[in-house]
Amino acid sequence: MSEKKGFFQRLRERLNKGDSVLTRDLSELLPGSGPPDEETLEEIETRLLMADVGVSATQQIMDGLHERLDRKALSDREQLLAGLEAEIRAILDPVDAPLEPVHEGDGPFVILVVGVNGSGKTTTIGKLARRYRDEGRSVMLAAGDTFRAAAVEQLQTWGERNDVPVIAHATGADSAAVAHDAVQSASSRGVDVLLIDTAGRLHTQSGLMDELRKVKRVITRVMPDAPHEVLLVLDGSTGQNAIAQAREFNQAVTLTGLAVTKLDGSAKGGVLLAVARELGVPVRFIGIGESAEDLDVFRSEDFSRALISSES
Ligand SMILES: Nc1nc2c(ncn2[C@@H]2O[C@H](COP(=O)(O)OP(=O)(O)OP(=O)(O)O)[C@@H](O)[C@H]2O)c(=O)[nH]1
Repeated sequence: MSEKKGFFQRLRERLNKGDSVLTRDLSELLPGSGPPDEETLEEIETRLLMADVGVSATQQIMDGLHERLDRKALSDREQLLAGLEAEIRAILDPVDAPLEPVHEGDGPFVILVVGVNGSGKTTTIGKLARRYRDEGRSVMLAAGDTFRAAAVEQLQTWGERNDVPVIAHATGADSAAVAHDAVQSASSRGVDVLLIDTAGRLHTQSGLMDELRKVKRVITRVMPDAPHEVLLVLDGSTGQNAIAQAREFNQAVTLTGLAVTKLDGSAKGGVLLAVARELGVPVRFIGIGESAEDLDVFRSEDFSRALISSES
């Protein structure tokens, strides 16, 4: 419970740098009492767009606010903020679906981790491995990013330090072969959770997207109900480009979950609303920094509150 509170506090401080673009100075704009005027609503709309919420989610929120105004449910600043939060939650609640790494059958729960270069895949895998290990599960990693020697080393070093086995082949090896060996090895060793890293690729590189399809196919061949999770790691600071990335990856390998990282940087937290509205894929985790405790389960209620909170 105390850890949850700690994360929420940091989320609020780091999201939009503790100075929410949505609520900053809004109180000055609002009349002391009475409902918001058109100018105020337009300002909120502009701020939603500036916070990367995207056109269609912004439209949905504004329609909701106008509807509240019509039925006289926006009579003061508190009601306006509460209304805004409720409209945000209406978009985020449907993608609040935590990942439980267990499945019906035998063998490991297999998580295939995909994403563009530098989105934070390898770091996220390390953080997840630690989380699952701390929960008492046995974990194995597969260094499927065979393009970058440094990526393999990064995972191996991490595995050694944390006493987690890592399956790796030489640089340049077939990443589908790594995935194949890893699933077999994790099954025979009775591992609970297998996390498979993949090479970063641009969603526009069709050859590499084909390779990713192959990795997934090979996993399924070894273990018919796997992968149990296809997790896309998205860099939250890439704004609307994140949507385009997610669409392409979804088309290639059917995503089952998202981890949105770097929400502490220049990212505008609103990107989660755009992603939720456009894709409807569950947001499993959010990252707000480089250390292990900076990755946590996505909770719609906390996130919505942090997003419009003007306190730090
Ligand atoms: N500020 C911040 N940095 C992060 C977060 N998550 C990851 N990073 C940093 O982002 C950088 C890239 O992370 P990696 O995990 O190496 O990214 P990757 O997707 O594996 O990259 P490739 O191996 O090139 O595909 C590293 O410096 C991480 O420390 C986060 O939530 N916040």
